[in-house]
Amino acid sequence: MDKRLINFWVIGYYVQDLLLSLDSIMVSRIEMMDSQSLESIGLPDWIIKNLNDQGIVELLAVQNEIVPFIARTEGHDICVCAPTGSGKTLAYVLPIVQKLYNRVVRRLRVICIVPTHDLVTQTEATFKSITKGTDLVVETLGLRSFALEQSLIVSSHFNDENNSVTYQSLVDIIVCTPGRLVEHLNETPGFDLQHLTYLVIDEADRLLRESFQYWLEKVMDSSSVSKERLISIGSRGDISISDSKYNNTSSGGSSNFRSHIDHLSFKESRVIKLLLSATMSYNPEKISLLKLNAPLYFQSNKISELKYTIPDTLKESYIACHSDQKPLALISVIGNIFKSKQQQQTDQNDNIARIICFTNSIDITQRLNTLLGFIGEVDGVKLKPAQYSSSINSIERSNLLKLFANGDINVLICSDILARGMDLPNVDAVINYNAPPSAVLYVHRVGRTARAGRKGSAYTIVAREEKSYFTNMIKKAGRTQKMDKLTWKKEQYQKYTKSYKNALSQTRTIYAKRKANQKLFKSINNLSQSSALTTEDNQSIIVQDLTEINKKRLLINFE
Ligand SMILES: Nc1ncnc2c1ncn2[C@@H]1O[C@H](COP(=O)(O)OP(=O)(O)OP(=O)(O)O)[C@@H](O)[C@H]1O
Repeated sequence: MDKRLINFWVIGYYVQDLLLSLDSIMVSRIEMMDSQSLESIGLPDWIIKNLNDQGIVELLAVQNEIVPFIARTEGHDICVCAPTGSGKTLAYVLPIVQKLYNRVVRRLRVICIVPTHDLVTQTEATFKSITKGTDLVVETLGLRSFALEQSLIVSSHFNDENNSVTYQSLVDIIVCTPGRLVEHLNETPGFDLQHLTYLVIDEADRLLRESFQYWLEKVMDSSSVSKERLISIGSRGDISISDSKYNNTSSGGSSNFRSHIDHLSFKESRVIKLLLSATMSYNPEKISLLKLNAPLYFQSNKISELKYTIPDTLKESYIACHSDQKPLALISVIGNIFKSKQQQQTDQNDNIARIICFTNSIDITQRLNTLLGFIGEVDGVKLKPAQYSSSINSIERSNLLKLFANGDINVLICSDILARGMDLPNVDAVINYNAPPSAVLYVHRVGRTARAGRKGSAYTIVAREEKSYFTNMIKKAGRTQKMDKLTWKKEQYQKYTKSYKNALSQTRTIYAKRKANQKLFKSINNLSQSSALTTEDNQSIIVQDLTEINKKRLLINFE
């Protein structure tokens, strides 16, 4: 390779790295400025109407920054770190739908990747609320059978003249989890990302932690529409980027300099990547793994003081108690929340307090739900608990969310499946029955309340042995000065002791019965397995035993 060419490539890599390192620290602070009117940032009337139909009359801070930026620029990848509940979803849905509105041919131009199926459903609803009235098609992956999805996303046409098959995309926008997307890329004929224009990665820090190399590389390979972009370097080292072939008008440098170093070009995909989270890791090396193109990092201007972005309207506190007193502390906190809700003279039609209670396991979720179900009422308010976890199927989970939204359930006891991104209306308080294992999870859990500028409270019930771990975690998250410590006053909890003890004994009975039944099931299974191996006369004994056991089983009523 001749010397000139070697110089060329060496500088090429240098400029690319320089660009990335330069760009990866190009930070724009999202000023929590006053909300702007929808018209003032150039949204078309039909989008304004769709927003008004859902009661939205002005944009929130993060939307004021991001929407006009995406609508008016090309080529910059964007990372957004803004508080939970600050409206990040609409911040990307609005400009993307606005840009797609004038498309002529339907092609798959947008992929929005989220970490859970529940979030797929929620994000699809947000997209559809804005595409309403247009011919833009939004589809989800992962909520139906694979074959049905294949028929919904691609159509094929057999061309008998030249014996070939042509494919046509039936969708414009897909919302999905990573796994199902890769399955379709591998197995669905005619499904590809060659026309992909926007790749949205919501809850990016979590998604990029999970099997990062596995799905993103596949997606980037499938979408790598390589289009040359030229970078010219002026004599003063200034850099300009142009899409067209090298032209002499590009900024920077005198002509003689250009004669030596003509131009640098590197191929890269023109998919615009949008990464969003309330707990984005601001680590250029990690983010640069995504091969971001001239990335811009938007972050809430609060982040400078605090490590994580938490809504200003959130009131946080914790209680330290013995681990066996936790249920009593929980009942007392629920009583406080019910009482303060009744004192609020805000909306008489809806004085139902809605509480989300996070635990660290499905088993604790189930036990707590059984216990609270026996408590009956707290300070005169009927307790209507339900459990929400991956042990329940997605249809039942979405029904539970509807019951919670209309107040038929007022305490949703859940595992962390609900922690990220899920947007439940009017949650008054979040209770961490178990301290979350990480500051990131703490931010996302408590972020289920105090959304879109509304007030909310977060309580964490900490066992004495967990206290130092919890307070250190909160310190690391920069939340210490925001956290109130509630004292454990015995007399405060006395009034709940009777109902708690009664509920506890009923719960213990239930679990004892379930344990006995599990033993019965086990012995039935063992017997039925062994019966296959014995002679005919023994089988009659086995059948007799089985009927005996079945008789016993019927004596224990299942809950
Ligand atoms: N401009 C607006 N005006 C009023 N409410 C809004 C506006 N934009 C979004 N919302 C509402 O704010 C709530 C939170 O929005 P969204 O779920 O997008 O927040 P988020 O920043 O993605 O939160 P998370 O980090 O938890 O995912 C939703 O109920 C949404 O309908």
